[in-house]
Amino acid sequence: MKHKNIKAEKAALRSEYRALREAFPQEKKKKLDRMILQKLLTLREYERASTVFCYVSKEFEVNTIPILEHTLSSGRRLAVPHCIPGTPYMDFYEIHSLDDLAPGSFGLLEPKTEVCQKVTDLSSGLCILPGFCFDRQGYRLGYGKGYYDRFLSAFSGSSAGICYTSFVVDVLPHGYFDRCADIMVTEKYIHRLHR
Ligand SMILES: Nc1nc2c(c(=O)[nH]1)N(C=O)[C@@H](CNc1ccc(C(=O)N[C@@H](CCC(=O)O)C(=O)O)cc1)CN2
Ligand SMILES: Nc1ncnc2c1ncn2[C@@H]1O[C@H](COP(=O)(O)OP(=O)(O)OP(=O)(O)O)[C@@H](O)[C@H]1O
Repeated sequence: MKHKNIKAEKAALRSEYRALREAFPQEKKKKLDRMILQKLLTLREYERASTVFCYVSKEFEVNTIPILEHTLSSGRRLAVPHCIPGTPYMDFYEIHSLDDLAPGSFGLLEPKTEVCQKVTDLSSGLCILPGFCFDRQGYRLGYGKGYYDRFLSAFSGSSAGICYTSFVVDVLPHGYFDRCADIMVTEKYIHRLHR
């Protein structure tokens, strides 16, 4: 097979799916976000997680705010990402309320590191993964900085990709460092990727 340039291929897919995401109708998005939330809450990995590692969504991503609120109100530990400036690494910090968030890197809401505790136990829990799109094996296409690939290589809990069904493709190009989701949750289904 001809050698493929994964980076270039991913960059092209990223701009294609970014545009699709930005054009996604608001009303439809709200409906699908609610359906994804309902499915996610039924996962035994969510049910049993003592810590939920979840990103704080931006406008065009699957809305995670209700997930954050549910985790907080259910008494589980909630950890949200903080990008370490100037590096491709992120840490997770425990927050007790959405008021513990403030604008940080890349226009994201991030934990206030002065008042929040860093989460160092990465041995269990459920990590919710963002992505422009995913493939059927659970590989994801993110912003291309490798934050999640690096984090997941140190994380021993379960991971769940959340995504609209129309953003799940057959096969994404993937390289050595790419980590796939253990579970895929869309508005239509929950898929466990057996490995
Ligand atoms: N909501 C959310 N939080 C997340 C992620 C994510 O995908 N979504 N991440 C997943 O890795 C990490 C952050 N990774 C990111 C990597 C690059 C860009 C980025 O290039 N964003 C802009 C530029 C914004 C700016 O600098 O003002 C862009 O879209 O062009 C954003 C986040 C951790 N937190
Ligand atoms: N553990 C690692 N050690 C060294 N380099 C890594 C590691 N994980 C990922 N990378 C590098 O980081 C970059 C990640 O690019 P990739 O296109 O896979 O990102 P992505 O998964 O789409 O985005 P993101 O994880 O930022 O949401 C690649 O150049 C990859 O080689």
